[in-house]
Amino acid sequence: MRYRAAGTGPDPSPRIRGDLILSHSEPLITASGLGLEIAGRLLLHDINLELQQREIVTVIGPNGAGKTTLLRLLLGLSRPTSGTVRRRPGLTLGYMPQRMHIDPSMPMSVQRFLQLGNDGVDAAAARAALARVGAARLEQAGLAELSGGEMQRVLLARAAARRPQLLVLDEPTQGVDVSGQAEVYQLIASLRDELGCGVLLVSHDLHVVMAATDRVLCINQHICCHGHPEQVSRDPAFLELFGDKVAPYTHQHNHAHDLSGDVVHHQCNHDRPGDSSQ
Ligand SMILES: Nc1ncnc2c1ncn2[C@@H]1O[C@H](COP(=O)(O)OP(=O)(O)OP(=O)(O)O)[C@@H](O)[C@H]1O
Repeated sequence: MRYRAAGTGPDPSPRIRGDLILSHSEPLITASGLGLEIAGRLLLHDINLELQQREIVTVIGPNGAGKTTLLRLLLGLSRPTSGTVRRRPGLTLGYMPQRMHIDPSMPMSVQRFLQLGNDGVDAAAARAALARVGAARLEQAGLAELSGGEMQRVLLARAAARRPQLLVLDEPTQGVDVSGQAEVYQLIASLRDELGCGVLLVSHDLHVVMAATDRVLCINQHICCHGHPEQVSRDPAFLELFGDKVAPYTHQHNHAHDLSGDVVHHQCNHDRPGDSSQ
């Protein structure tokens, strides 16, 4: 398996695939001033984001920060109450939700699961997807028999089976032990390399995910900070301070959040992702 190091991700030059020249000029997804208010509660506001082809962007933030809500808005599964989301025309998506309820009493093979409701995925594509995530041996296994780590690989294979242009992964290492987590992120990076797709993922594990990430967004209802993880991953002070916590790292917060996550001193001077200053 080839592992792509952080910082070598998005390639700004046009890429030739067969006889097709794919322009990199248009981002896969662009969110502008995105917000969602439900029953008078602002779940998200002022989210600006661009995600380019071959880029891995990780969204981190505390529980209830709005990470899943943001993914759902970007995917078009819910509608924003402010701002816009633009997806590149014809964009193909692979989505790995945070939770997937699987009835253990329903016998289903992994191979069948990969094809079910997954347009255009036949047995050969399912087999190839499993091989891509190092889970070829699970093809005929029953879903109910899988361990937590195996299940995450199968869910990843399912999301990647259609060879999407954008992979959206909501906590892809949930239920995986720490040593297995790094492996899953390496897998994601190698999927990006192989498929040439963009990846947007949610994680709580900044210290584990940072080696496989081009850019990190820390959100708590809004974007608290963002930046390139490799700049700080070598900094011992950062590792000491934030090693196993979800924490901002590219600037100091000059605001605070109350218990519901609302900003109580709103003087945040962070840049917006997509700014040329990044
Ligand atoms: N449809 C909805 N109606 C009302 N509130 C909602 C709705 N969807 C989400 N919320 C609330 O929005 C907040 C953010 O939820 P979300 O699931 O996006 O957080 P998260 O950052 O993904 O959290 P976690 O890390 O725990 O998965 C939560 O307080 C949740 O209860």
